[in-house]
Amino acid sequence: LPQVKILATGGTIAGTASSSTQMTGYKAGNLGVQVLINAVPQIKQYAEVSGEQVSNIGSENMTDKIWLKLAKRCNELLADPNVSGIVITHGTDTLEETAYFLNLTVHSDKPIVIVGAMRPATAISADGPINLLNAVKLAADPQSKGRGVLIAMNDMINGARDTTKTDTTNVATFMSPELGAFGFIASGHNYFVRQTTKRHTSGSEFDVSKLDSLPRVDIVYSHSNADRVPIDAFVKAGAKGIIMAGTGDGSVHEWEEPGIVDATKKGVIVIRSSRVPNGPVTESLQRYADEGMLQSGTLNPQKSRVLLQLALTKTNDPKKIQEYFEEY
Ligand SMILES: NC(=O)C[C@H](N)C(=O)O
Repeated sequence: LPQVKILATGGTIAGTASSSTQMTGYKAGNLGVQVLINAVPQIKQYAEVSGEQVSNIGSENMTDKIWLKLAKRCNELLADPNVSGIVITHGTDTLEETAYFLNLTVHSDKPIVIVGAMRPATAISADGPINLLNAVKLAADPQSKGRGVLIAMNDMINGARDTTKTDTTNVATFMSPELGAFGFIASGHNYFVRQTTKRHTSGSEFDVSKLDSLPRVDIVYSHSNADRVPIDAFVKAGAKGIIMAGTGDGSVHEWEEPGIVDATKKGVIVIRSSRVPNGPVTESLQRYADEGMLQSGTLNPQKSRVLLQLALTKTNDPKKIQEYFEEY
């Protein structure tokens, strides 16, 4: 049987509530990895699994430190010829960010599958056990190789880059609304229908093996009446990059612009992304480029933050950083 390592980080999949009908307000990240594995004895038919506890937190509390620990551990484990693949159990709130971070920092073609749950382990019809079984089967499947980090939940197979959490509570939450899922799981089989054209995993140039921190990058959400106050505050706090979760096609409020101009003059990289879930952020107004802003293309604000953090570990050159946003 293929050897699959399960790295547990917490989340609702390891969450417990006081009754089987309690679906919100429970404690995420409460059960250990061995309890999760023991709850799904069927796993043993498909893979030889062993677990490691990396953290046990609600993923709203995810940190750069845990990301770095996870990436380093994945690289170590996948370098072992006996290991076929990795499953990471994770809370759903920031799952897409961790998935994209690992997509850019784990250098292996072997399958890496991230999985979570929307209902705590104690719930009636908990989705964790079936999601975990599917994730292990996907990580043990040679078809999953070379596709980058996969997100397996609710019988869907999604790619790390283009997938986002779309529903606060429904089990059908992870979607790639515009660019489409990679495949689906039905009747015990994995069906792949597409793959990304963007660089990832063994094709990625980002190396965190010698890092123990990442550059500070913050996100500013635009809205009616928005002004420069948060931009100035982030620059003062030491931000090396700012992602504008702009309106529409990455538009920013004219009252924010003087703050952006001052930030880019100080060498802070400012990227226009969008609070709108679909559609690319284009070059748009010439004025935005003149003010030093770059654009995120099809990456949402939280993933733009991940890429900019990694980009800034290599360069401060805006032209090179814009290229990264096209390639990754
Ligand atoms: N469904 C979940 O996992 C939500 C939880 N707050 C978490 O991200 O850890």
